Amino acid sequence: MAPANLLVIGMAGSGKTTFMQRLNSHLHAKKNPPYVINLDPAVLKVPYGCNIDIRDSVNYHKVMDHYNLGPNGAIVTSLNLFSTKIDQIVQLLDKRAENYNHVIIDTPGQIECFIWSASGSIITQALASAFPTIIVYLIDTPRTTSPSTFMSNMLYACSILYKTKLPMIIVFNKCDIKDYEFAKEWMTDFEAFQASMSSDQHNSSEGGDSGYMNSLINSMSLMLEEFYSQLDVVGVSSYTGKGFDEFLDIVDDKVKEYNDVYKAEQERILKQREQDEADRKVKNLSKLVKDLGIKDQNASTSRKKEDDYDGVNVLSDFEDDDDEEEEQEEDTINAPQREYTYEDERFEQIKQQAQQAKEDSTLEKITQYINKSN
Ligand SMILES: Nc1nc2c(ncn2[C@@H]2O[C@H](COP(=O)(O)OP(=O)(O)OP(=O)(O)O)[C@@H](O)[C@H]2O)c(=O)[nH]1
Repeated sequence: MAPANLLVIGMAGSGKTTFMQRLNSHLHAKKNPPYVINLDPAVLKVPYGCNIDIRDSVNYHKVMDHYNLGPNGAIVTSLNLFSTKIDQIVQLLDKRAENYNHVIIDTPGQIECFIWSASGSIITQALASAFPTIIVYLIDTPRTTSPSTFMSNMLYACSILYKTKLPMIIVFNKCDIKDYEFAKEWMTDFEAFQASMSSDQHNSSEGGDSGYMNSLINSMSLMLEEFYSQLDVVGVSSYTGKGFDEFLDIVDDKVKEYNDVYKAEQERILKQREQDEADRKVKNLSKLVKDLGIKDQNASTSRKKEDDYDGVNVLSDFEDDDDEEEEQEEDTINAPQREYTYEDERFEQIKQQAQQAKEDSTLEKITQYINKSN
């Protein structure tokens, strides 16, 4: 069975590294060691053993110096450089697939550098097209007790879900300091969330959120109801190890969900892309044949059959006709000037006859007009 890829994503300081360390030791204790990847090029120390570390391939400080970049630009550039080798990583994971049930991947603390960058998408898609891939979105529970911070975090998670289109688990970390029951309630009971909002406003009436902010958060919480229904939520403590068994059970469910829903969708997208590519090639080929002036026997017979039919089948029939007209117009513009094949004398004669015919018809018209007006 292909191993589950767990992409650990979270705001800076949410505890990704500590979570990775705990998950690693938890799986080791269960005699089910994971394959570990670090994708954070800026991290100074990784407190767990890595099978693949981006820092072995890219030197973050040299990238900063060499390209004259700031910290975030250097993270994005390092990821760009690393993503050029992603096919090799996938091959490597494929080779090791039989030995592991989980591949756990740490990402840079600056979420936007990973999620909204081209390299982040390339890495995520490459993994997701080969293995069941799950987004683990980590939240710093003690810092999410205010309704507005909670809402901002949820909106971020929502945007990541719709960007990656992969199964997601919301993990409330640091539950040894603050239990995550309040968050669970807010996600299932809209009225409880509203009550917390108004009490929060009441308690901080001097420096609290503005009325506009409150009404915005209220409408957003209604909008997010649909999003909450698709989520699996778990509370853990990376310090004590609480909640990790439950987390692993949810991972198993999500792998099933990936195989049933996401894989089918991925395959459909892939098929559609292949079909579009094949159509494009056929179109280009027929254009080339036309440009070279080669008569396509089949095409002309089928065109004749089509011409016999007066009706219009599909919208593309109109488009084709328009294209042909345009092409014909182009042809007259670009066509070389014809050389006269008549002898000069015969040509002069025809010209005179044409002129005479023109004059005659004008004379006749004037005579008719005068007769009428009389
Ligand atoms: N009490 C408690 N503290 C935690 C827990 N997990 C992490 N921390 C603390 O939270 C702080 C940040 O943890 P890190 O693991 O470095 O967070 P990070 O998300 O990797 O940070 P960046 O890589 O800088 O984004 C550290 O001081 C940790 O000791 C937890 O479960 N409980």
